[in-house]
Amino acid sequence: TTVPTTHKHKVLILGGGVAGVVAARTLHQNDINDFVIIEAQGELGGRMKSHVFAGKTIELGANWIQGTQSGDGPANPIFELAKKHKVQTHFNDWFDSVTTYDQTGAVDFLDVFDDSVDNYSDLTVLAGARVAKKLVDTTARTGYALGRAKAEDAHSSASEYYQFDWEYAQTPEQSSLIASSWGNNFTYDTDEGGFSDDNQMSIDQRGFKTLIQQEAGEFLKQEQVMFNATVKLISYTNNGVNVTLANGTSIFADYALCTFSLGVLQHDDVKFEPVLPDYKEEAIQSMTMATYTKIFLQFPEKFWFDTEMALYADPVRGRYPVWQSLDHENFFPGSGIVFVTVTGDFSERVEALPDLQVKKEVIGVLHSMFPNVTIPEPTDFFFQRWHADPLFRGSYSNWPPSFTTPHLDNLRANVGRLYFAGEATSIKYFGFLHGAYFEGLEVTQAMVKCIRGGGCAQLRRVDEVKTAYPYVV
Ligand SMILES: Cc1cc2nc3c(=O)[nH]c(=O)nc-3n(C[C@H](O)[C@H](O)[C@H](O)COP(=O)(O)OP(=O)(O)OC[C@H]3O[C@@H](n4cnc5c(N)ncnc54)[C@H](O)[C@@H]3O)c2cc1C
Repeated sequence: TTVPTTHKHKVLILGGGVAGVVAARTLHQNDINDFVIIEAQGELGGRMKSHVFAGKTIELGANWIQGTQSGDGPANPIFELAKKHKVQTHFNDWFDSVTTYDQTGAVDFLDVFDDSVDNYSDLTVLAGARVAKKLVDTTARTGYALGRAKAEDAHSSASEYYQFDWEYAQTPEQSSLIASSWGNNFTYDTDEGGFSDDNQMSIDQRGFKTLIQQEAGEFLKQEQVMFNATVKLISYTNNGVNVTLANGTSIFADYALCTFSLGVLQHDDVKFEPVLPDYKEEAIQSMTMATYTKIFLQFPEKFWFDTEMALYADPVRGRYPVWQSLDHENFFPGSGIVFVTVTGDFSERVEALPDLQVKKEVIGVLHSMFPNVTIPEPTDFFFQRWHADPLFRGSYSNWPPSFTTPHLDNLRANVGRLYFAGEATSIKYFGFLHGAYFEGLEVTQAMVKCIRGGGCAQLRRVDEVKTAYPYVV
């Protein structure tokens, strides 16, 4: 059966997050203007998602520019966009502005915390040495153990969590030693080509997303974007790509770039016709979509720590561990807002609970942290369920130990005229805004070459990912 075609374009950009907007700009800069961004939400930004909470614009998704620039070294392109569009940010001190707590209240275990910083740094060195010798990947847990770094009590487990899970949104057991280390180094370590170890938190009341919306505003015409348009089916042939929307509209183009999250690709929210080739499907199902959940509370007044951060060591690792005060002179003084972050399996657990129960558990933790304070009823409470959201199905990708470099190539490879880009296809910067940026740029440049007739280069891929050296027998 043929679907009636109502629109025809040169390129469809599926998704209007960072990757989609940068892809559109790249086409525009190459004088290809017959494109349309198809976006399910009512605005651009994707996982740059702000929300008005207790009168303040807070960030449910991306919040920091991670790695900015050292001197005139390489700059994080997100940092450059933030400067260009005057996004208001403030340095967030993750390491020297921390108060520590456990079930008995405030307990100073900053010495253990400092050890965990060293342990993490040792982990990345150990990973680097393995890469240099072409040794097989392991879990980050194995890496910690080989470095004789053990987290055997609540204080050291919480400290390790802060260094590791709070970044990767999964445990060291679930994460690749090598990929997590290079992920860290390429962003933060200037010796490894990283930007800087700085991190800037957006406090802009237009929302952090203003950065990409303002950039789009410089070139994007109204007819080049469709909002509230949910893609249900992507049919691809050697001649082009046909996209069917939830409302039945069908749109055809010579090429398409799919920037939907890894979680969306893993789910059946969007169907492909024909089904994606085996090599592609294996790559999609082999990377992990992790979840990072910020649970916001507002109280009539601040009764908590004066530092920017707090770490709570529960007997259960990962149970409401990382606290951030927005009621701080650097952020939103007087706001009465504090939030706690959970990740990975604990995020999925929390998402499956009703709000009221999560609120009760969180207040219970505050009772443990502040035994001498009468905790008032919060005046506001909110968290975003990223894992359950059919437009995201998680927060950002994390590289498991069974995922290999050829898998990444296969995740990124075009299937004929259908291309893929997003944070998850970035080998160096998966999980980050700048990963989405570079992929939107580089994959689109490859597509432009193809459109210009410079030869339709197939992005690197393999038919089958074979057992990696040194497993070969
Ligand atoms: C909680 C959280 C915290 C984070 N913190 C940081 C941080 O501090 N710093 C950092 O660098 N990165 C952070 N990230 C990661 C960062 O947000 C992402 O890497 C980046 O935004 C991904 O951009 P993208 O364009 O690849 O994908 P997306 O932003 O997901 O864009 C894809 C777009 O496709 C749309 N879409 C999906 N399905 C459909 C469909 N069927 N039809 C039509 N449209 C559809 C979506 O609505 C979305 O707009 C965080 C992410 C989350 C969720």
